[in-house]
Order: sequence, then structure tokens, then C-alpha cells
Amino acid sequence: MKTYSLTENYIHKFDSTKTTIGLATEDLQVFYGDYHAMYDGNLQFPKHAITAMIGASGSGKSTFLRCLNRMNDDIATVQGKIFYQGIDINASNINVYEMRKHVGMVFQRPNPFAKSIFQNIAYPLKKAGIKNKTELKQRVEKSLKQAALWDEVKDDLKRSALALSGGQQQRLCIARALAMNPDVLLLDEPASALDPISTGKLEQALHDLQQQYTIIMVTHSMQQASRISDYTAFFHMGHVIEFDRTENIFTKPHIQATEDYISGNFG
Ligand SMILES: Nc1ncnc2c1ncn2[C@@H]1O[C@H](COP(=O)(O)OP(=O)(O)OP(=O)(O)O)[C@@H](O)[C@H]1O
Repeated sequence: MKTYSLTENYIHKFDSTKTTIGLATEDLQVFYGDYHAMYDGNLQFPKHAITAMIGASGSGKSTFLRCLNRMNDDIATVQGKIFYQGIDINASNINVYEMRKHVGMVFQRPNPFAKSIFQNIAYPLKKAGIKNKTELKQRVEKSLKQAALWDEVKDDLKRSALALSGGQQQRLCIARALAMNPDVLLLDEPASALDPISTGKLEQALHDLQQQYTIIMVTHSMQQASRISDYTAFFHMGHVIEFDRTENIFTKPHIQATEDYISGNFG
């Protein structure tokens, strides 16, 4: 296995007068017990763009992503800052439940509730205090349309979500996350369990959502990263080695490790 420098990196910095940042990390470090899993996470994620996180298995992509809405709180020590609208959401005084309304997450495997399609979206909204039936209906419809699922389910919203295909279930989970009106959407390999047609629909939905959200997505598929992301971060052994516009990462990366990874000569 080739060894690469872990200190040599290239991180694109944004001009704050031209680009609005939806989420940013500062010196993010993660420890699972004594194991140092993430070293130097300093990244800015622009609004209205999709950022893909790529890298070999175990490089730290999910660890990094899960920090962004505090999913690692109970299993790891997470040091550093995560800025959302100027607030450090990694601080101990943050109400994590409230924060997650702004920073939503969709997991690798679709995880709908064993409830109807309608209730999968309405139930969390009710728990968040929305009781008005008209508003609930409107928000269910809006989020299903945003996730490009409405046309496929609108005639039978009472159907069990578990009867949907995997691809439909994943778009339902996206709709459920969107119903809370987040600004940031985190996705951990959302298409890994889907067939190519479902993946295409999911990618189209994400492409449309990008106009309104900050989207950050872990993917194992370099083709997917190059198809739908605007920016790409390459991870290696707990370090962010390179972050740049996706076209640069795939055509003229600055770092040898990135070039080897994207050209299949890695390791
Ligand atoms: N809950 C945990 N406890 C201990 N170590 C963990 C835990 N989760 C992840 N790790 C370790 O942290 C490192 C990074 O793992 P992580 O899952 O973030 O990588 P990844 O790049 O997302 O991998 P994959 O592509 O396989 O999902 C790995 O060495 C992994 O074994």
C-alpha cells in the first residue's frame, strides 16, 4: 500500500463576499475512546450547492458527517466548532433537538416509520407542535413534491410506507427531513441500497433541492459525486486531504493521493 502525506492538503477557501456558507467546521476532531478517527476537519459548505464526501472505506466520511448534527454525541468525543448561522452548534448549551430541525439527516438505509405515508411526515410535525390539519396536509404535500415522490403516492397516502419500494422509501425519508424546513440536509450514502432507476430519481430530486438547501452527502460512487455535486471533499485516514470544486477534483486535483484515488491507482 502506498503511503501518502497526511499533512499535505488543498482546501479551497471561499470569498465570503461572493459565497454564502451554510455550515462550516473549525478544527473538528473525533475520538472513539482512544482512537483518533478525525483530525483536522476545517471545511466550509456553501449554500445552494451539493458537496460530496468521497474516500476509501474507513477514511472518516461518515464520522465527519454524523458530527454535523451531533449524531456522534453518545459514541464519540467531538472537539472543535461547527458553525451554523454564526452559532457553534457543537457547544454544550445547544438544544440538539431544536438544532436538528435546521440540520436534517437521511441515512444509508431507508428507515420509514411503520405508519402510513401521510403519517411518516405528519407525525414528526405533530410532535414538533403543528396541530392544524390544513397546515399538516399542505406540508406533507409540499415535502413529497420536493422529494419527487408526490406523483407516485398522491392517490393513496394512507398506504403503509413499508409497502413502498426501497427507492420510494428513501425519497419518503428525504421528504420527512424536508418537512421540518431545514436549511442543511445531510445524506449518508443515500443511494447505496437503490437500483439505478431509483438512484436516478433520487439524484434528480437532490439536484432540484440544491436551489434551496445546503446539501452534504457521503457517497462511495465517484460517478455519483461527479454527476451531481458542485464541491467534493476527499478523505484519507481521518484527514480531509482535498476540497475543491468537483470538476477540479476530477480533472486537475492538487494532491497526488486524490489523483490516485479518483484514477483507481490508490493503495
Ligand atoms: N462507533 C465506532 N466506534 C469505534 N470506531 C469507529 C466507530 N465508528 C467508526 N469507527 C472507526 O472510525 C474510522 C472511520 O470510520 P467511518 O465510518 O467514519 O469511515 P467511512 O469513511 O465513512 O467508511 P465507510 O465508507 O466504510 O462507511 C474507522 O476506522 C472506523 O472503524
